[in-house]
Amino acid sequence: MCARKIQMPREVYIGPGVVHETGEICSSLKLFKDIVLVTGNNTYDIAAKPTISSLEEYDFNIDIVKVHEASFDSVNEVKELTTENSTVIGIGGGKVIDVAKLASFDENAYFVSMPTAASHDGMLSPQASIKDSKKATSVKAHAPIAVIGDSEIIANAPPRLLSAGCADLISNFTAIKDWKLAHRLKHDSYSSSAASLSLMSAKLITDNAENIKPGLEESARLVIKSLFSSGMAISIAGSSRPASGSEHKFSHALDLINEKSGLHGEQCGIGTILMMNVYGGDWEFIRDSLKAVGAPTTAKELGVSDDDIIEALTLAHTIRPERYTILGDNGFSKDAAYEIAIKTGVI
Ligand SMILES: NC(=O)C1=CN([C@@H]2O[C@H](COP(=O)(O)OP(=O)(O)OC[C@H]3O[C@@H](n4cnc5c(N)ncnc54)[C@H](OP(=O)(O)O)[C@@H]3O)[C@@H](O)[C@H]2O)C=CC1
Ligand SMILES: O=C(CO)COP(=O)(O)O
Ligand SMILES: [Zn+2]
Repeated sequence: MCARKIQMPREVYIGPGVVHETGEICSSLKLFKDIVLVTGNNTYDIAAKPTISSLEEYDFNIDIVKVHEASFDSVNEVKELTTENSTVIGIGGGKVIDVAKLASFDENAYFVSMPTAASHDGMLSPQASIKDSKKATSVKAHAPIAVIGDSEIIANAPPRLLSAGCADLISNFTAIKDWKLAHRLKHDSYSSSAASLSLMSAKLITDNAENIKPGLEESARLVIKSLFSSGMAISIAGSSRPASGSEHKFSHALDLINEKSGLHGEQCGIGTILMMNVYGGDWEFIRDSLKAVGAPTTAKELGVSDDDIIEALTLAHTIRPERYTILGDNGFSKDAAYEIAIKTGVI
């Protein structure tokens, strides 16, 4: 078959208190009664507990797995409890959702995505970002059958998570530049509709940056919808290309150097300042937009050392070398990394 498959979620529910309707939603979709509920330490109390109560009202049987990292070990832990007659529900941030997504895909089970924060654009994409000790990979998985986003929970999440989601979207500006470059220089396949959707998602944030405030349901809705449309761009492209370029390579490199670095979106935001400078683009606009949404723009604000930034810059090209970006095959020299990081005020 030469047709390319584009996967989208069948149903998307978003609204305050929708978590309490999970049982009804899963029942109406006729999902399997054996639930594997994947969550994290913080999100268990906030979102998993009310979800469990709602599912129990509809006689679902529930196994619970708490995961702490998006690793293949965590995926295997979930797979041990999952069969093709299970429904896997991922309730939490991006790591939990990626683990639930890949485990359900591998076991041919249903997948329901329940984001608890507007911190990343993976909640409905069919890709899963999985990290192991020395590698960051984007693995093909599947789109959720349903997304259940409780806007009250999302709006009340720590403000840093909302800023990180905005920064993950702002990073689409350099991701698209890299994608176009790879298309021109390496003949990588390119989709102008996916690229447009990705850029529109980023622009929704920069156009409204001054009005995006933590704690406001309206802001949570705006950011979550932009994250959904960015995820749809990933679906159309069939890869994370429209939302992940050199700035994401920088962020993944930073994760490998310093396990206690910042949030994914925060790191990608700083990567976007740096890479936009390399492109000769308006990096000050990126920096100011990040500031406006409350995201960090310096190593100090991110909580990492200047040395970590330099090392991540010099290593970034080694992450997923098959994905061509402005970093080319050889990446930054140490001197060039210092120059760019100082010039942009990142260090
Ligand atoms: N597949 C894809 O297409 C994409 C994947 N990603 C991936 O997503 C991950 C980043 O996601 P991100 O969400 O930033 O990071 P995490 O999943 O690590 O979540 C960050 C923290 O926020 C906590 N949290 C989440 N929601 C709430 C809430 N409502 N209240 C209080 N705390 C909360 C989590 O708690 P807890 O301890 O409960 O987990 C966790 O400690 C990365 O691994 C990245 O690679 C990013 C973009 C796209
Ligand atoms: O984070 C992503 C988009 O925001 C995509 O993730 P990868 O960089 O892991 O492909
Ligand atoms: Zn990202």
